[in-house]
Amino acid sequence: MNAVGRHGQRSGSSGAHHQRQYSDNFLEVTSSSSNGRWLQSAGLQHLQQQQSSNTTSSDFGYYGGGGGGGNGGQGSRMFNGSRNVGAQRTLSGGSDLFAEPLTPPGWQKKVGGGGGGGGGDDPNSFSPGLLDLHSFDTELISEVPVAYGAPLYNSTRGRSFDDAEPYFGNNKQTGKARGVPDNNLMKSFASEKEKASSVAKIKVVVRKRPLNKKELAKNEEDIITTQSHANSLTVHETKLKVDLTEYMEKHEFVFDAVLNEEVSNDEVYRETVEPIVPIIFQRTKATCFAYGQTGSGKTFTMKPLPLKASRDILRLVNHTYRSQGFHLYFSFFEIYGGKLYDLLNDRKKLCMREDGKQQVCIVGLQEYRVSDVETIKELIERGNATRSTGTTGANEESSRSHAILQLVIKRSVDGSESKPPRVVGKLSFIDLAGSERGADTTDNDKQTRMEGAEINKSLLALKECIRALDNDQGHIPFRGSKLTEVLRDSFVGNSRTVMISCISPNAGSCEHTLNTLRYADSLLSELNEKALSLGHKLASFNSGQKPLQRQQERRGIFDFKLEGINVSAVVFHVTPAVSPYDDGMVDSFPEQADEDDYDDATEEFYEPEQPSWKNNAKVDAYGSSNGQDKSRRTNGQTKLKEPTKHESRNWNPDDDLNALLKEEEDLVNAHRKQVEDTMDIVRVEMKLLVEADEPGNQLDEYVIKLNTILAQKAAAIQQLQNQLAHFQRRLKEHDVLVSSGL
Ligand SMILES: Nc1ncnc2c1ncn2[C@@H]1O[C@H](COP(=O)(O)OP(=O)(O)OP(=O)(O)O)[C@@H](O)[C@H]1O
Repeated sequence: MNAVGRHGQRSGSSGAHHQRQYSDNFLEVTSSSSNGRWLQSAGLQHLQQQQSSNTTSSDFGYYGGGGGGGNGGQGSRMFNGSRNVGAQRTLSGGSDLFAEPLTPPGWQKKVGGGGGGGGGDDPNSFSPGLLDLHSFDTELISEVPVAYGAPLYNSTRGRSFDDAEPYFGNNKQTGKARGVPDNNLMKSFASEKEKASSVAKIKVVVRKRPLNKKELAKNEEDIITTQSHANSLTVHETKLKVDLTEYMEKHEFVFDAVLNEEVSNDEVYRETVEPIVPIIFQRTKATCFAYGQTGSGKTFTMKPLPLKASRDILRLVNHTYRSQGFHLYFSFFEIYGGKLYDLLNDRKKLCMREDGKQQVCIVGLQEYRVSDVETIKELIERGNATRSTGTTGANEESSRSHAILQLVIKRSVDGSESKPPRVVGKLSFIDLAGSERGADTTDNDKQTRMEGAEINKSLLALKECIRALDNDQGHIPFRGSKLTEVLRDSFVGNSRTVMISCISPNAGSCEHTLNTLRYADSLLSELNEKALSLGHKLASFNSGQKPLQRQQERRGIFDFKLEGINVSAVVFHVTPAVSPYDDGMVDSFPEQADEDDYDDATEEFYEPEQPSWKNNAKVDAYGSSNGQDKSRRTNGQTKLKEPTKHESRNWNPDDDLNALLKEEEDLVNAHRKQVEDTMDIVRVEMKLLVEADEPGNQLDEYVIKLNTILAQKAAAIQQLQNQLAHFQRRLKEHDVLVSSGL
């Protein structure tokens, strides 16, 4: 069941993590805004193929008008001004690793040549070439034990990587397939696997940047306080009352790590990517991406990470796994307006294909075999200079594209170079375009709005995919956007994802900052909720008890369907101070009568109607279309819907209905905002489609469908408003009860 308003609590941080979530279901609605899915949901699958081919050939007239040779017709048309800016971006500004300009000897010969032969075994060479489709086969590579923790990297953090060698000394197998390891090695291998599995599948880290000069000059306030030791932060939002007096609203969030403005890029690396590096030798595909509004520090944060990771990977390749046939490959491309461009090959337009095994292949992407850090630095610098940037209100060098830098570990299967090497693991770094809404940008021209819509779509799709990562159903909605399609193989199998939410500290960015934090928080909440639910079920199983609902605050949820669109809403809220079900014991509940009630672990926390009273009455369906006022009873006796005198007396007079109402109101407003955002995207997409319309392509039918969806969304907003009105009525009823002394 879809659930809105679910409140996942992170272990050990339940108090602080109070943000309510609202986005999940609407994201589903929104993510379905991708053309393909809409066509499907609109029953127009037959158009999907046609549309995608249209997209490739005609670009809907926006992204460069098709064809475009030379320097990439699309890119040059769009970035005439901004690409110069991009080229001038100094790498020293953002990164400790790019502080010095680099001109390694032989660069022109090696890189500038564009193509050419392979680098052979020369450790200082690298070999650009078309991406080898066979190399995407990762299945046959055996796992390799890795030294975790201290041994790997630098002496300041434990043993140096040299120290790690004896650890694997017995297992050196030069240039041939690995044999059966000895017992000790088997043990250490098992324990390494265990450690690998202890690297979180999804990790969410927040980084706050310092106030910049402009903000300081304007005397802007820093509204974010961090409690890094508790992995939490507080946003202090100034709000206005009806009488225009100011008041402060605090929003607290807990994440896997909170990095404040004093944290260096080195520390960011240690917290995010470093733990993942060893496990990409264990057939892991890992993704690290930064998310946040324009100017919040995504590029600043992401830029140094690949180089630091490459350095560590090369250490492993050259020391721990010396002579075992591992090689590092490097590629760098960007997605702009739903199209792929090679950042290391004059922005050559690329094509994405799936092979028979549904592996993603980017045809034409140049991949470089690299074996030294200097070369990687050069490649990163070159790719960054080619990136599409534009100017937004908040950032003069704003990234308007998603840049994807991939480090791929491949291994020659039998030590020979005759067969193409196979992919062992992959580490993808994504510097996302600014997450602010297209509609918010000050430069309100068509192109910027288009970019905004596209960016929004891919961010929503990305979230959907990450949400689905932990999903046992195995369905990953990667088709939601080009970004997620490209990252498809990073979302399946043995994957790891690190999300770095970048936030600006100034008061003027408050709304965007809250959006960024909520985006991250809603992901975590859902994952934690699943973990809690599973843990709870397991604990109950171990103790021989059935899983019971333990939430004091219980929510009823109703789902309604609007012609194929699932919408969920919280419709009922009961917070009995002394539960009629628990004999006064806050956390104890009666044995349940029906074992089948607990089949779905993910729902047990949120279904007040499920336990013992389930068979006696249905949940109260406020706001549902039939509007029936059904009572709920405990064991067929106690009527909950309207408290009796006795129950009212037991109710805590401090039952803060006002607070609940406020919370519900926020929730409804948040829903409304999301629906409105979705409508914005729908409108832009419709406009695109209409303008791209060509005779005979049946887009009219599609547009009619989209109009219908818009109307449905308007109806959904109306529903939410009705719901809010209902809560207000409930509050009044409650006030009457209280004032009459009941
Ligand atoms: N943690 C930080 N410490 C110091 N300066 C920072 C930090 N984070 C960002 N900055 C500075 O803030 C400015 C904006 O950062 P950056 O370009 O990384 O933002 P962005 O989120 O990538 O923006 P966009 O989405 O528009 O590309 C840059 O000048 C950068 O050097």
